[in-house]
Amino acid sequence: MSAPARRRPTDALSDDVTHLDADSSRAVRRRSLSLLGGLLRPRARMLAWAGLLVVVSTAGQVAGPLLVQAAIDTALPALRDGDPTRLLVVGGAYLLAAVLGGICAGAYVRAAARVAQSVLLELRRRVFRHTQRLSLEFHESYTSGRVISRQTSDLEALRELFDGGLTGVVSSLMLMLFTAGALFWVDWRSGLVLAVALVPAWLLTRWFQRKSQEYYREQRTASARLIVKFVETMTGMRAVQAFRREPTVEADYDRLGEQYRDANLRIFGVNGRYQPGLVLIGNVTVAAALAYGGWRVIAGELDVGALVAVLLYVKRFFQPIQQLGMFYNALQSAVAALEKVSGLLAEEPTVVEPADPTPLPRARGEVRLDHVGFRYGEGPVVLPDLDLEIPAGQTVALLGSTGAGKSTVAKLVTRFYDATEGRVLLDGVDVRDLSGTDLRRAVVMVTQEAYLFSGSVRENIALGRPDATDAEIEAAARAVGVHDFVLSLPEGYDTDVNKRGGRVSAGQRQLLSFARAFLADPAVLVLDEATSSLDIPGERLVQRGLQNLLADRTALIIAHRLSTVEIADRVLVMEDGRVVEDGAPAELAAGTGRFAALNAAWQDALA
Ligand SMILES: Nc1ncnc2c1ncn2[C@@H]1O[C@H](COP(=O)(O)OP(=O)(O)OP(=O)(O)O)[C@@H](O)[C@H]1O
Repeated sequence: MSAPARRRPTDALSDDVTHLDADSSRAVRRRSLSLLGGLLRPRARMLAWAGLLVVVSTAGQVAGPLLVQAAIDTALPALRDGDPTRLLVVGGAYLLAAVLGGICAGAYVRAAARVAQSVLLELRRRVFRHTQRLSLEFHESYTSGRVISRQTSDLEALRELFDGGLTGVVSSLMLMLFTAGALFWVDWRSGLVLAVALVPAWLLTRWFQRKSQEYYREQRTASARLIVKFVETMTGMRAVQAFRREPTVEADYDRLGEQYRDANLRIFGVNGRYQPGLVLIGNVTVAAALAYGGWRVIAGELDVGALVAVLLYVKRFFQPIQQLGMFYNALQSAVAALEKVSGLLAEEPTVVEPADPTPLPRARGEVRLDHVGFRYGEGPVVLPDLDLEIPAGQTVALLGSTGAGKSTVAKLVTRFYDATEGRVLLDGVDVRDLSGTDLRRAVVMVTQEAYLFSGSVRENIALGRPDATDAEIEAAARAVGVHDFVLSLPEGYDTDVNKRGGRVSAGQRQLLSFARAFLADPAVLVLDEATSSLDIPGERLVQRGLQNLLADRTALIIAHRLSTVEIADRVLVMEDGRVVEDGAPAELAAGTGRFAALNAAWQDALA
């Protein structure tokens, strides 16, 4: 099977870019629209119902001035002639239009909200699921703060649009359309006055659109940066406090906060010019329509009722534009958010499952790196050409200076990344041809941080094999020597690891993650040993746990302790992505290479 074309993650994102060229801008818009279309399509019926309701409610509202015209020009003269029926009919119709318009407007708001909320729920789910599905390559380059801001502030902007804005935009547009139609119907000459006024209103709106689009992109980027900084500082609080980074971090945060404020101020700046500009155009148009219409009334070309209707329509026409201007902000913010969310959803996992996997129900655990070359994305070559064979059941300690490529080898064997060149084989099968289930069953990675999820100790161990019985969980804990510790916790296996009393030390955390791996019972274990030093009894405990965990499975350990190297069958020393020493620990220790030097230093430290 050929490897899929490698692609930098975040290609699909125009994340920190506020000025896009025309083509990218169009592509981003197309991507957002297709996402929106995909979300709305299954809700087409509900949407059509909302559309019908908004049409009826707008018709009800627009009928008002026409009925006023009828009242002034025909019903009142008829009443003067002693016939009240016309006025009663017109009055009744006015009341009916108002009541119907009101009821439909209410129903429209509810229907639109139902559609909007279900779209938002779906989007929220998609963002979460998709982010989980993406490969480690993505998560290592797309900071968690950015993912968080997609899930929080961007979806919030969409919620704001849907909750208020969008319903308003649709009904406002509809109202303008109907009002203009009615105006032309009552008196087309006044309609032309309105048409002329639309030219400056259009130009002003275009200007506003362009400016605010740019400023809203800036605002969203600034807000994402602020969140990233916050999350980064909070998650790295230990490092911040340990290295007295508070003043620098504070200064950075202040600067980002100020950038966010400035971005918001710029938005208010364009708003502050757009809104009064529209009010001015609206008022001048009403004055022009009054002057022109009044003159024609005097000339006997226009009825008074018609003039009243014309003025009411012209005035009403500009009201929704102002409203539109306001909604336009929410729209801009939401469009920018949708662009980012759709960018995230367009990201594809770089490590893909094979369409037709080779089954491997029970792996023996033979690992082979067949002339593996690797680089992160377009970065420098990390592993030039690694050829390595690890027979089933062998315990290999991986040593080497920092940046030598040890973790990279671990990430390739566990298939968190795919090799750029060559193949990684498990029992002779390319790991790219294995299903995710078979691969994860066969190869388990225990990481340095030994992450514990909120929940009980039992649940945390059971992550290794969710269908395990309580007895099996306890047996795993016993095997790695953490059972007695768990029993000493306030609620034993039911203790919540994040609650008071459930706090565990680094060594205990390691042991719990060993129990988790033991329960999973993989053929190959990849272990990044914790660098944090433990006290001697703690280290001995972890070492004993590790020995039981290793049993007769294949193990690749990024070793940081002499005691670990001592239990290994084989030591590999790496330098610049190459294996420079390879042999049994005793054999290498007797030589003159790097391991011999390191071993001597370790022995001295213990003496
Ligand atoms: N996600 C990544 N993206 C880009 N480059 C990376 C990434 N992870 C590691 N590298 C680079 O790859 C090289 C090898 O890194 P690796 O983490 O494998 O080293 P290591 O031997 O495990 O080091 P350490 O003992 O410090 O963990 C380094 O030069 C590092 O800068």
